[in-house]
This record gives sequence, C-alpha cells and structure tokens, in this order.
Amino acid sequence: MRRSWARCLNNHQLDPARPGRPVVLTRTELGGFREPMEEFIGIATAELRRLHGQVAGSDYVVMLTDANGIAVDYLGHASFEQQLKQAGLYLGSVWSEAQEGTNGVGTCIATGEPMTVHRGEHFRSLHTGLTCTVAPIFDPAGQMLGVLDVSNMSAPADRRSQMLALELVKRSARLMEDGYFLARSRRHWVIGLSASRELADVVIDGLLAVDAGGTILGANQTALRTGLTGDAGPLLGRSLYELFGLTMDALIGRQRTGTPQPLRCLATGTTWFATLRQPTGRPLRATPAERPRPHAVAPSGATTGPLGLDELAGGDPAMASHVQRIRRVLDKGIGIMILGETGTGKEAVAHAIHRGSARASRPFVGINCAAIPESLIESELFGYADGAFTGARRGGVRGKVQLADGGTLFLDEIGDMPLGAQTRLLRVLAEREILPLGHDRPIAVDLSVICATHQDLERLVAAGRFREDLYYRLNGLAVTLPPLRDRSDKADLIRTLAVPARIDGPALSALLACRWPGNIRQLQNVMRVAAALSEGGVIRLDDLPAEVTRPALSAAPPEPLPSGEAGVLLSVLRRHQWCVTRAAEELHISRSTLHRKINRFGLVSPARLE
Ligand SMILES: Nc1ncnc2c1ncn2[C@@H]1O[C@H](COP(=O)(O)OP(=O)(O)OP(=O)(O)O)[C@@H](O)[C@H]1O
Repeated sequence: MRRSWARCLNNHQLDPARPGRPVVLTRTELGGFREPMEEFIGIATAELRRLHGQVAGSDYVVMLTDANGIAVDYLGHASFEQQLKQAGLYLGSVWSEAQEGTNGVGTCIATGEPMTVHRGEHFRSLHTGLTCTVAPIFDPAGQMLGVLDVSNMSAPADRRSQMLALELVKRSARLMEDGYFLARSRRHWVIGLSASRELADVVIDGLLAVDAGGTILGANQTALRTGLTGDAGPLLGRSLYELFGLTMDALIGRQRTGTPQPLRCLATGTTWFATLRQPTGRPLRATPAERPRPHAVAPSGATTGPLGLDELAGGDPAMASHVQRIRRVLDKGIGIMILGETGTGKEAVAHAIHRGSARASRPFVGINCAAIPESLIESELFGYADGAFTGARRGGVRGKVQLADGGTLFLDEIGDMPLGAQTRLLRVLAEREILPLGHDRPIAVDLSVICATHQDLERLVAAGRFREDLYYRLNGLAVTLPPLRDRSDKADLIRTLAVPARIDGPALSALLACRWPGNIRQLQNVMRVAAALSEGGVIRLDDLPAEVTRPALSAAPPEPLPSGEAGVLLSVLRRHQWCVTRAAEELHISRSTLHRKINRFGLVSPARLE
C-alpha cells in the first residue's frame, strides 16, 4: 500500500484531497471497452451472480473491470443505486490508480495481486469510507484481463472482516479465469494437471493449452505458478517433451486407457496427473483423422480465442510475408498502417500486433474514426478537463490517447479523421505528450500507433483531405491485406471457419467460386449460419445462402446459370472446360457420380451444342 501511495504522489502526481467523483463513462464510451470483453463477460456472468448472491446480504456490490480499471459489469442493490453511483461503484466507472489513487481495482492492476484496500488505505480522502476486495484475472497468455472486485460502503472497521471476502473473490476470479481459458482453448488440446491421482477428474490444479505438436500455447495462472520449467524461463512456447519427456502423441495414446496419466516434471521432479481434452471440447479424440491440421487458421467467433499473427496469415504467402515484415518492425517505434478492403482482418491484425508486442500487457485502445461524429472525435481522442466547456462532464474525460498510455492506440478508418484532429494527433506523435482541452500542462504519453483504412490515403493527401506530414509519420510500414478472393488458403479458411461442421464437395466448390465482397467477415457469417443449419455435422449446398449458390456472385460466368446444385456443377464444369475428371476432383465426387448428376440436371457441354 505504501508503494502505491508513493506511485500516486510521485508518478501520478495526485492530490489526496482532490474533490470530484470518479469518472463514469457514458454508455457509448463504455461500449467501446466492453466490446473486446464480451466473450469473457458472457463466461463470467454466472459466477458474478453467484458471488453477488453470497455477499449481497452484507451490502456488497460486485464489479468486474477491464485491465484499464473500467467497470464493464456490475451487480449492486437497486435500493441504493444513487449512493453507489456517487461513490463510483457503478458500470462504466474508471478505477485506475492513475485516476483514483490507491484503490482495490487500480492497485490490483498495478501489482497483479489479490488484496483488500480498506477504508483509510485509500489514497483519496473521498474513498476512505470504502472497502474493496479484489483479485486479478488473467488470460491464457498470462496477460491481465481485468479485476474482480467486491466493495462495501460500510464494512466493519476491523480489516480482518474481509478475510472471507478475499477468499471468495479469489475463488470466483479463478473460476472465471479457467472458464475463459477453456473457451479460448477450444481449438487446442487442453491438459488438466492435478496433484492427486484420485481427484484428477474433479480437482484440476493447472491447465495447459497445447497444439498437436506438443507446444505449450497457454497456461492458467496456477500452471504458471507451479514452476514447471524450474526457473528456466517462460513456460509458453516450450514443448511438452521438454517439460515431461513425453510427446503429445504418446500422451494421447496413453490417455486412451481412460485413467489420468502420471507426468513427471523433469525440472522439479514433481508428479502430476493429467487429463486430456481434445480440440472442439470433446474429452478425447476418436480417430487420427480428426487431428487438427497444424497450420489451420482457427475458427473465429465467440467460441475461440483471438488469433495470433501466424494464425491470421494462415497458409497465404502474401499474408506470411506481411507478418514477417511486421515482426521485424515490432517494438521499434515504427508506425504500422494496415490497408485492405472491408472485412479482410485489419482490426484482427492490429490486435495480434499488440498482443505480439512488448506492450501486450498494457491497454489496446481502438477508435473508429468513421463511427464517431466529427465534432466528438477530438474529445474522444484527447479528452478534456473538468469545466473545459459548457456541458463538459464533471471530473473531465480522459481521452483514448491517454487511456492507451503505455500500450497501443489503434486508429481505425484513419482516412475519416477530420483535419483538426489530424493536427492534434500529429503533435501527440511528435512531442509524445497530450494537452487535453482545458488543461494547462501537457501530459506525457507513450504509445505505439497502428492505423487502418480501406481508403486510398495517398489520394486523400493529394486532395488536401489528409495531412501529408501525418501520413508519413503513421506510415512507417504499410501492409495491404489480400482480399479473401485472392487468398491462396481460401479452402483452408472455409473449412476452419466451418468447424465443428464439415463441408461436402459441392458446397466447398460453391464457396470457393464466390467473390466474397464482404471478405472474411462475410464468410464467417455464412459459415456460422450454415453450420447451424447443417444436419449430421456436414454442410451441404442447401445450407448455403442464395448469394453463395446463386452463380451471379460466383466466378462470373458469362451467361446466367441455373440456381442450386445444377448451377454450381455447371460453373465448376465450365471452369475446367468440361473436363469431367478435373471437375469431379474439385467437387470431391467420383466421375460416375458427376456424369449421373449431369444427366439428372440435363446439363449440356457447349461442344455438344455446336
Ligand atoms: N485469418 C482469419 N481467420 C479467421 N478469421 C479472421 C481472419 N481474419 C479476420 N478474421 C475475422 O474476420 C472478421 C473481420 O475482421 P476485421 O474486423 O479485423 O476486418 P477489418 O478489415 O478490420 O474490417 P473493417 O474494414 O470492416 O473494419 C473478424 O471477426 C475477424 O476475427
């Protein structure tokens, strides 16, 4: 606590007696912070309710914040909502240490430790009535996701009253963390490690996410703390073999016996008992054919974790070369500009760059310049001080630039940034400091900036709508993401986005022939619906929407084609100049089946018409 107070005085230059309530973000502002947390919030909600049920009788509120200290979920008493709001115990309140001084959430973010901050231990005199008990929550890569907090405005004076609350919060935080770990690791093997053979199926101490080759891709906090590597460096990226002298195939083979397998940790000599869950969530894979392909692009959507740079590159050489160049400039203070059509994965790449950088544990703050009214962009970006203008919110607002301090600022649709904001942004980038409206002293910021646009920025520069000097500052390395139709790994992407369903030959051909104006986003939506409609886990032509099966959007044949399966067959036959062998290969059906279908649909080759 003493260190936190020193940080507040020396680093954040806060005044303990400063009046003014904690900042509470507007619903729109909060939306921007909740969005990247949606999947986690969905998983954590049930536990949040349970925890609230356990402590509600004692007038506690329960808050879940993101790693910036912003309350993204909250359960309190409707009866004294106004009081709670005033105390800052509310959805959208900002509890970072830099903003509110020593407090449960902010200090937990700064230290990474569970704790209770009791009454007078708070830095600001305003908060000395509060008692906050908190525990951090980490993602599978070990980065802080957020903080779970239970707070009380009238806890007993004795600090020991919080001991039980601390245990409850730690336990709930761990359950949320593990739930999220399992959801995020659906496409990997998950090894559960238990210290007890008898309890291995019910009491899991550590979780490891592992790929088919046995590389450790994720670990929960318990696994990280068990010191599986001795003290020989980080766990992630090691192989199972290095840790336990056992390959993944050997572990899978042994696990077939159905009993937890003893694994002896080579570094520590400790024995763990392992249970195994196969990708897609089933306990153990049935056949070798179901093994995940090593370089498959992960299915996106709610059931999977964020994709890394390599996963986004998939098997496409253009993407692979972009990723290689991005890695070379990473952490060198070079601005990265991501170009490409809508839905090609610009934002996904920006997230992956941040996660792959040295700033990964710091905030990633995105702003979509096209989605915010021009008049609001400057305050969104740069913030303002208390009373900076009529209608300004009490306590002022910290802009996104300041919120991204230490981390990455992602400026999406940068081409839509108004000229005034461009000038101020240029100053931030050049001087590394920001002067929010109404402030008299600049505030130092340290940011990495990634921007993206689907527009031709050079044309905007030529037309005087984009500042040339800003363009050059942002454009250290430019990468143009290929549209889906040009990606050479399209079939892989389609198959992976269909998981857990599979795709039959004609459906795959139709999907390959589509021009995909909405790129990966459109494909993702189509596959989600198709997988839901499919019967027996196989996507067929009937499960695809007309825009895919209707050949008008397919690889543009000159004359209209019939709809449905006949149209797809015809377009494939045309593509192969009516070579039945090659067309049958592409459709993954036998030549005789294709001949039968040609007859059934009455398809006639142009050669026969002549
Ligand atoms: N290689 C990939 N594999 C699987 N899913 C991907 C891949 N690249 C992007 N996606 C997914 O496709 C969707 C669209 O990606 P994203 O939002 O990053 O595109 P964008 O180029 O930023 O789009 P816009 O220009 O419309 O903002 C997201 O759900 C993203 O997770």
